[in-house]
Amino acid sequence: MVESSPTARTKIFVLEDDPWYSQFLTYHLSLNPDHDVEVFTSVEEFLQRLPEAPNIVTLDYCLPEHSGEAVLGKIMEVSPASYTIIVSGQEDIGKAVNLIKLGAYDYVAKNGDTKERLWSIVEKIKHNTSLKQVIEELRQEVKQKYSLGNELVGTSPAMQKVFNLVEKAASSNINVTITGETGTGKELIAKAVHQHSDRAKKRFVAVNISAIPRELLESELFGYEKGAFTGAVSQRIGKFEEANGGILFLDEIGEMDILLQSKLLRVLQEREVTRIGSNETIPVDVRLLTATNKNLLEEVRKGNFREDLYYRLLGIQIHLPPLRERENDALLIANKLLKEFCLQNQLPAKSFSAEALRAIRRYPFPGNIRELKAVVEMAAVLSDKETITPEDIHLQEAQPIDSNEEKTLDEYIADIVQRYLIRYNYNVVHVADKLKIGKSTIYRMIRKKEVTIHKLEPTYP
Ligand SMILES: Nc1ncnc2c1ncn2[C@@H]1O[C@H](COP(=O)(O)OP(=O)(O)OP(=O)(O)O)[C@@H](O)[C@H]1O
Repeated sequence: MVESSPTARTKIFVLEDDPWYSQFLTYHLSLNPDHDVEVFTSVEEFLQRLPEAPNIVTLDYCLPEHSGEAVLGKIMEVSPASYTIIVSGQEDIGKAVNLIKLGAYDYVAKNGDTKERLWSIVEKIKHNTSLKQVIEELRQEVKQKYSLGNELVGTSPAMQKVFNLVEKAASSNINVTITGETGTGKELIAKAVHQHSDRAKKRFVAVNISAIPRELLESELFGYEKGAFTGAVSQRIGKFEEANGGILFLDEIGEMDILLQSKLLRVLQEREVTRIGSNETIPVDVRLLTATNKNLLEEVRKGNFREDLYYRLLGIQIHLPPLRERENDALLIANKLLKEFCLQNQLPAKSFSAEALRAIRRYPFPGNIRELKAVVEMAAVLSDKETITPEDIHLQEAQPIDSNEEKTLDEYIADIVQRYLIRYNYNVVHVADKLKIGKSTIYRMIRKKEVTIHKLEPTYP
């Protein structure tokens, strides 16, 4: 827990040309031994020292040859975090109030109450400042310790190590290799490195090597000129050029064809690409992040992955532990995913019962967070109460609901009914019983072709 230091010192600059009044203010403000008070009788001297950023300035409104507005403007420009208290004569209160509108914090009039009023304003400022400081420190602490960006959650020591590495990776410019089982969040980590790096304002381009047919991958990465091959009806830039200045994330790099690996290595060495069908080289400044769930060194030994490319890509290695090694992170992530899913699908806010959480904690999640996500989404749709109980938690059964595909609630329900129909051999009565819904609901869905059955004759009640 962060605590603000009760003995933090407060630097106060007093700008006052009247010698008696400056002594008077200094004396009272110095009664607190934690105050460092300095008096300035000349504006020039005060402005010279202003970059030291005093916490508080008391500003005499009537200074010879300088308007209060001008000095206040300088304070706000040079030391915007300083609090300015206007000290004005009784007759100038209207002007002092105007200065408050311009950005001064408060004012005190030179009268019998000056001491008390000044004291209470200073105490109020100190209180506000320490609160702000505590909030800021807490914010930083939570940001650093428990999440990276909005998406990555984890308090387990294993994930703390990962977050530390992400920070190191973000503050350097070298390549990063991310390893871990499927669904552990490798792409999310790559995005976090991007978001926290000095390339955050430039593009993050992700390519999943295994999702692109071998023969298309080269043109996808390096681009092509019009007429370069049959079907190249117009020029197209590749992912390297698209990511220029930013980050290119190559997911499942272990799946890359050995021939293309040589071309990739050349691009990394030369820092330039040549589009297919062109002789012109185009310089590219791309930071490369790669991910794999294979043991790349093993692939090198087997001759499936080029050793020189392996070392070229390696850089900082971030290994994502499987969910089962992250202590209570599964519960934190489940809660977060549930909240998000209900919000996105206009479902009433739901929460897990203690028993449901226990069931989640016990299960090893071989599909990691992707599987957890599917379990949570299914539970959210299945439960008709606000509290999700173990009966709603279907482990080992949930199939990921494709997050890119936008579905209505009815479509999600149809998905689930369809899965149950398949699992229970199209026995409608049994499925209705299992899902605790009426048989007629399922028959209606069949009639409306929201779900299909193959074993029943098409004559429905
Ligand atoms: N720490 C986390 N907190 C919350 N959600 C997470 C976390 N890590 C991953 N996820 C979510 O889990 C899902 C899978 O993550 P991601 O696609 O990054 O995994 P991956 O390791 O790249 O998978 P694959 O090996 O299949 O490519 C995504 O929906 C992602 O948003």
